[in-house]
Amino acid sequence: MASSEEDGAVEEKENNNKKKTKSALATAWLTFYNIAMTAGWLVLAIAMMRFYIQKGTHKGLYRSIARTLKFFQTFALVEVGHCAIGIVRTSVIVTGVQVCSRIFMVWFITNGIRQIQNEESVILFLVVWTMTEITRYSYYTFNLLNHLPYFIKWARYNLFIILYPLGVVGELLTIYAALPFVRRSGMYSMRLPNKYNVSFDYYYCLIIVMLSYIPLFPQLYFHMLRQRRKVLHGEVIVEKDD
Ligand SMILES: CCCCCCCCCCCCC/C=C/C(=O)SCCNC(=O)CCNC(=O)[C@H](O)C(C)(C)COP(=O)(O)OP(=O)(O)OC[C@H]1O[C@@H](n2cnc3c(N)ncnc32)[C@H](O)[C@@H]1OP(=O)(O)O
Repeated sequence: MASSEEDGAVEEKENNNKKKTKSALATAWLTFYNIAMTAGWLVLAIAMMRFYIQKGTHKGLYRSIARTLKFFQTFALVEVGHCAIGIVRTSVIVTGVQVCSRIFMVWFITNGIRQIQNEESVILFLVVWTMTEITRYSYYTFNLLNHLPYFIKWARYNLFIILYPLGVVGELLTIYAALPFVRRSGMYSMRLPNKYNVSFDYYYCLIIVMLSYIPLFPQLYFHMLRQRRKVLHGEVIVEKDD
């Protein structure tokens, strides 16, 4: 009897040690990841300001930062992995929708359709994303280091109230501006007849994407409002599992 209790205690100790090593590794990775992402978005912010100060126009700004933007926004796919393996306590679905919609905006709208790259709406969502991400990743970094200044916490859970809807307006206006070019060029579309006997119209796909903001955006926004109540006002919130 005594020996089985001892065995149990040893096993529990080993499990605890494994968990500690795993969480130390996860913390180290997340700290590195968040510092790298904060730096990436800071570089983007500086590049945008420099471009505007030097040229005095937003025309050509997107092309000048396109590479860096594509790199850092695409790299954010790792965050879906963080949720899937459980090293951050966030829903895979919420993070997946957020990251995929951004990647879609970058690769399949702004990067794919040159004619819209100089639209003001592109600058609007770029500025909003940049402000959001500098705040968000620096929040995670300082939080992991247990030295979180209150103004960063405040900014993380207040700025989104304005920035989120503004970002959505910028994105929707950009997709709307893309519609005539997509219709005229037939890009990314497949017309019948073809050897696969499949038809796909990117123009209607974009209209569906725009409509999908109606059910999806409120869910992301209310998720953030719940997070805000939890973090700033200490409310206990019971989250549903994915
Ligand atoms: C294929 C085509 C698809 C098209 C679909 C179209 C439809 C799209 C509709 C939606 C449109 C959205 C458009 C988006 C626009 C913009 O982004 S505008 C800019 C403004 N945006 C924002 O303010 C939102 C920014 N995004 C987020 O905050 C996140 O992405 C989120 C997933 C929405 C919410 O984040 P979440 O992680 O759930 O909340 P937090 O409070 O920040 O964190 C919860 C806990 O997780 C920990 N954590 C998370 N990530 C990390 C990390 N990287 N490192 C360390 N820790 C992390 C965090 O600390 C919290 O932990 P606890 O404190 O222990 O709770």
